[in-house]
Amino acid sequence: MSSPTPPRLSAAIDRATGGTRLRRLRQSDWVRRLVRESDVTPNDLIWPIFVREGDGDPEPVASMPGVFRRSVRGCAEAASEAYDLGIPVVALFPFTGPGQRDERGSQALDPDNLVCRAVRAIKAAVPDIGVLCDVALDPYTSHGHDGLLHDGRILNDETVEILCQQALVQAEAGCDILGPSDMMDGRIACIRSALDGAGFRDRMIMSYAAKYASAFYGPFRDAVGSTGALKGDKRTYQMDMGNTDEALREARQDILEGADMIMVKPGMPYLDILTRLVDEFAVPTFAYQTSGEYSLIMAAAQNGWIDGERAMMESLRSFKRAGAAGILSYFAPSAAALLR
Ligand SMILES: NCc1[nH]cc(CCC(=O)O)c1CC(=O)O
Ligand SMILES: [Mg+2]
Repeated sequence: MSSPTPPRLSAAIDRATGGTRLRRLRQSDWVRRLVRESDVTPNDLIWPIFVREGDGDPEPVASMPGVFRRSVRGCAEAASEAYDLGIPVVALFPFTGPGQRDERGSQALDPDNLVCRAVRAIKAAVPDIGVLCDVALDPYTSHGHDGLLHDGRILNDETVEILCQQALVQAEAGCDILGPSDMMDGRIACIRSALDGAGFRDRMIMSYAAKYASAFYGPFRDAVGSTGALKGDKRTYQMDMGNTDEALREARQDILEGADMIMVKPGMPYLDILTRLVDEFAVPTFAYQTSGEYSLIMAAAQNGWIDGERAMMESLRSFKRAGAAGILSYFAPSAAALLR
């Protein structure tokens, strides 16, 4: 097919663009791949997994299509699946019913709690995968808060003291990366020195440095059994969504206190924060694509309103483009499978 004669405008367009037609580099798949500035690989993914008591099949989480609560053994199987897919890390979150919760979240310090048993099972089955554990009390407290509640207030320093013990219990079980997700002040320094003091100098800390009080955690609280439990909201410790300078102050503190990696949460509505932290600190910075972000894509896909696979990949790529070192995402196994 011969090209049509150039319209009169062509010379003017060439003058205006200096002759560089930007569409030239979009004309085929191979050249688009060649000039792509950022991409996602399975190496970028951390897969959050929910663990529950008992045996048997994975149990679906109603508000998160395709996500399950797994037995301890099921978690080890999931970790082995993750390993085969090239996913470097799994993150563990326990489902705890009202019967296993109390005012002080005592279960957090039980070396045989669900998370610790799951860590041991994973490490025994798949020694070469990384395991990340949340450090926070919310799966274990009767009021659903991340810290100790006293007279309607969340106590900071008293909570930090318990978080240090929780981190030690998890490290003892074999957890590689401690992920304090509580937003108490000063917890990174205290956890670092507790770990070092107990001989866990090599264990890493990925701090939830800029974690916002968000509506996008809704399905997660359902998944871990906190929905009915949570009294009030978390706005006295999680960040206000209007703030971005404050995220720099939070991240700076955590880095100075010894965080090896930092995280922004939620993900998609906070890409501006992610980019600011990456530009400012140049430390490995992760995004948490939260339960709500996952479920809104899944719900639209199930209704046929959106191409679920493409939306999934586009959302993950957006984090990389914004500068993320990696992404915690419930899409991890499906995305990794697609990327192979
Ligand atoms: N410390 C709790 C914690 N750790 C991870 C998430 C949310 C994860 C998600 O929504 O996928 C939450 C919820 C909360 O702060 O209430
Ligand atoms: Mg802080």
